[in-house]
Amino acid sequence: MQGINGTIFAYGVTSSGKTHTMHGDQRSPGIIPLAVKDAFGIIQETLNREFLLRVSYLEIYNEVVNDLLNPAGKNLRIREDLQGTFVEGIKEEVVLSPTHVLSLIAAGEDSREQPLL
Ligand SMILES: Nc1ncnc2c1ncn2[C@@H]1O[C@H](COP(=O)(O)OP(=O)(O)OP(=O)(O)O)[C@@H](O)[C@H]1O
Repeated sequence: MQGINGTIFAYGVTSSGKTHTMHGDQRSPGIIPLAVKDAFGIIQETLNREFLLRVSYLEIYNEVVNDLLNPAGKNLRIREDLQGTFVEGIKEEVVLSPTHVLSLIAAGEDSREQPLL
């Protein structure tokens, strides 16, 4: 089985528009819904292969890596092996539909650190 890792990073100071860019609004979708739609669209058009999709969702806040899909996943370590770079112990949820991905991400949003303004 071949694996492909796709990672989207949003980087910037507080209120610079990371969340807006990733999620979009009523008028225009952001990077996450567009990427999810594309990925499932390609899968549907590819009849001769099977796909397994897993989603992780994390934040790096004040240099600390937190798993947004698992409240117990705090201060995780970034490591490297022959396959590449990975976050040790991060939850990877198998997803079956675009709605499934977007509901996971929405739940993860609620776990984010709230910046002190
Ligand atoms: N391109 C844009 N068009 C319209 N409104 C925007 C745009 N980018 C950001 N905003 C608005 O600016 C505010 C701050 O943006 P956002 O919450 O995306 O920042 P952030 O970088 O995620 O902040 P934080 O680091 O605090 O989470 C929000 O009210 C958002 O709706």
